[in-house]
Amino acid sequence: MEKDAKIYVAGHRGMVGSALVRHLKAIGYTNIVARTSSELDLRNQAAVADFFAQEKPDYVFLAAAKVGGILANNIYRAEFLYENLVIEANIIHSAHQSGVKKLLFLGSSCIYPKMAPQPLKEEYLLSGLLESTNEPYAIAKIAGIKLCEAYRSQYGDNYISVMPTNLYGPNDNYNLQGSHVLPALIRKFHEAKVNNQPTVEIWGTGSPMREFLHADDLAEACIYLMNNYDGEQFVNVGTGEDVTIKELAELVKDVVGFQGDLVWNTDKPDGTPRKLMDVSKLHAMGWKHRIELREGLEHTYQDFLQNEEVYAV
Ligand SMILES: NC(=O)c1ccc[n+]([C@@H]2O[C@H](COP(=O)([O-])OP(=O)(O)OC[C@H]3O[C@@H](n4cnc5c(N)ncnc54)[C@H](OP(=O)(O)O)[C@@H]3O)[C@@H](O)[C@H]2O)c1
Ligand SMILES: C[C@@H]1O[C@H](OP(=O)(O)OP(=O)(O)OC[C@H]2O[C@@H](n3cnc4c(=O)[nH]c(N)nc43)[C@H](O)[C@@H]2O)[C@@H](O)[C@H](O)[C@@H]1O
Repeated sequence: MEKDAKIYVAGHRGMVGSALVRHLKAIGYTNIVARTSSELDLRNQAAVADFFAQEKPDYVFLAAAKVGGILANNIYRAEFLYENLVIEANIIHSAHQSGVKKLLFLGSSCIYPKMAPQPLKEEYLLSGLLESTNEPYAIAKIAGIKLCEAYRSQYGDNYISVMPTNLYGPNDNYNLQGSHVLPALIRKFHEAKVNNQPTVEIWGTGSPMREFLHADDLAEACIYLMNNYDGEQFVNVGTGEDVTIKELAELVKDVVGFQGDLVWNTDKPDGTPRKLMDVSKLHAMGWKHRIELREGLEHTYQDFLQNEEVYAV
C-alpha cells in the first residue's frame, strides 16, 4: 500500500478494526476513511454503494461484522447469517464497482468442519459438517471467502481472505451473554474478586481447546498480507498453540488474582472440541505472532481495568 493511499477500515471501532487503525497510523498510513454503523449501516446496499462512489478508497480492510461468542451465535442464528451475508456482499460488490485496488476480508476459524483433522489446514474447508452452534455465522464467512474468489475469477479483482483464530485485546466485547470466552472470564474473575464471591461459573466441561491471538498481532498480520500476499487461497492466522478452556480459566484466575473456586456449568455448550490453525503457510511467508498468551492476558486485564466503566456495561 502506498503511504498516501486512501484506506477504508470497515468496522474501525471494533476490536480488530481499532487495532488496524492503530497500527496503520503507527507506520505512517494516515489517509484512513471510516464510518460508524450509525453513520453508515453496511446492511443498506444503496448507502454502501453511495459511500464507495463518493470516497473511492484504494484499499479496504473488511472488519465489520456481527460478531459474538458461542451463546450469541446459537441464539441469534438468523441475525448472524443475514447481517454478515449482507455486510460482506454490499462491501465486496461496491468495492468492485468503485475500482478498489485490493480488499482484505476477515473470516474466522469456525469455517472448518467440526471434526476436521488438527491442526486445521486451509484445504480442509467444506470437507465435513460444521459445528451447529455457529453454523449460520460460519456459512456467512464461507460465502465471503467464495465471493472474494469469484470476484477474482470473473473480474480479476485482488481480494484476499484471512481466517483468524479466536481473538482478544482492547475494545473486545465484555457483555457476558454475547462475548467470547476470554473477555467473559476476565470480567467474571474480576467481579468475583472485587465482590469477594467464593466461586466463578465457567460454561461447559472445560475440555475444549482454543487458540488465542492478540488483536494487535492480527492487525500486523493483516497489514503484512495486504502488502505482500496476492494469492487466491485464503490464509490462516493464529499462534499455532492452543490450551484447554480449563487451562485458560486457571490462567485468567491467576492473572486477575481471584482466590475462589471454579464451578462448571455443563448445561452450556462446549462447541467445537478443538480448532487449532495450521499457520505454516503464514510462517513460510515470514510472519509470526509476537504476543504470547500470558503477556497478552496481563495487558488485556490492565486495559479492562482502565476501561471497565465502558466495557462492562
Ligand atoms: N473476535 C474474535 O474472536 C474473532 C475471531 C475470528 C474472526 N473475527 C472476525 O474479525 C472481524 C472483526 O471482529 P471484532 O471482534 O473486531 O468485532 P467487533 O468488535 O464486534 O466489531 C465489529 C464492528 O463491525 C461494525 N458493524 C457491525 N454491524 C454493522 C453494520 N450493520 N453497519 C456498520 N458497521 C457494522 C461495528 O461498528 P460500530 O462499532 O460502529 O457499531 C463494529 O465496530 C469480524 O469479521 C469477525 O468475524 C473475530
Ligand atoms: C472465533 C469465534 O469462535 C466462537 O466459537 P467458540 O470459540 O466456541 O466461542 P466462545 O464463546 O469463545 O467459547 C469457547 C469455549 O469457552 C467456553 N466457555 C466457558 N465459559 C464461558 C463464558 O463465560 N463465555 C463464553 N462465551 N464461553 C465460555 C464455551 O463453552 C466454549 O466451550 C464462534 O461462536 C464464533 O462464531 C467465532 O467463530
